[in-house]
Amino acid sequence: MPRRYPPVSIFGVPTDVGAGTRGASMGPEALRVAGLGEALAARGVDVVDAGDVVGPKNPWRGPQAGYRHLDEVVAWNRGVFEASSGILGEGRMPVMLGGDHCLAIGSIAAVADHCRRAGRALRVLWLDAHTDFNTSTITPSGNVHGMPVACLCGIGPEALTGIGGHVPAIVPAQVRQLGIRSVDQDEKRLVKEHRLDIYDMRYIDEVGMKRAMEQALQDLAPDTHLHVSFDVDILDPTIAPGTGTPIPGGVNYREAQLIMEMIADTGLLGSLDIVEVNPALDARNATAELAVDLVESLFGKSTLMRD
Ligand SMILES: NC(=[NH2+])NCCC[C@H](N)C(=O)O
Ligand SMILES: [Mn+2]
Ligand SMILES: [Mn+2]
Repeated sequence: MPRRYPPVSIFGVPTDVGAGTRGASMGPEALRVAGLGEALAARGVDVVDAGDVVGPKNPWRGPQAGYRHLDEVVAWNRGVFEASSGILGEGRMPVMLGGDHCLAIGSIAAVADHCRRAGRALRVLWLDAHTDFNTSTITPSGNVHGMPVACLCGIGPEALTGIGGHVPAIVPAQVRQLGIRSVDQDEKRLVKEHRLDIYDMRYIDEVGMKRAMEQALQDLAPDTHLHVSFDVDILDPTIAPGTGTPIPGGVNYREAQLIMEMIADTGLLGSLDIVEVNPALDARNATAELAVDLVESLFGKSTLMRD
């Protein structure tokens, strides 16, 4: 049976202040041009485009005290928190079009706040080549898009860890990370120390995507809110070249479809980030188009005869 989805509000966050390469600021428009809204509507989803969050321009400075553009990152995340909270308050599903991955601090803080008030469990599925668990003292780059998971878990500057009012916004036990293949030296130590549940590419190679996903989706309650944070650099760069920190050896097309199909099967998708699409590096919008294709599967489009 085709599944009914809650109404969706997509919103854009056109900035790259958290990244070390310019261009993710054009991601929202690329995803719109690739037909994200139309694709969801065609699946029978009630979808509106809430427009873009507004924030400061990218000053394009080097890192200061371990962070690049911290003030701007905070300003954009406040806007994201407000936008996501507003959409959740209307009973709709926020779908954030990034922008770089630092913006997941605001979106996930909003979802965590919403779940706390509603007394609902939250599970965060972090689809990424990177663990994004750096801090100002261990970061090799100062780029805040390498730090959002740590910030959400209460490790980071107060202006970011406190964005949703509750510190920490989430705990590592609520997070599952999938597709990981690039973790910085000191970051490895930190993710181990905090016991992050990581399904890296080696594990996926060994046990297969089906088993890895079954484990990542284990122990969901019937009313768990599932947040998917989809960094397109989880995908292999040969199929998704339009991203600022590409890492070889990513998930292939069918594995990516299976991830989305298995999430769809849970019926628990509650919110979504689509981040790190960089049109300046893309090949005729192929990465945005692939992201739209995958989001269709996330909303129940099946390549098999299962409808
Ligand atoms: N969301 C991302 N693409 N993150 C990339 C982070 C890369 C690297 N670990 C850093 O901290 O600079
Ligand atoms: Mn990321
Ligand atoms: Mn990444």
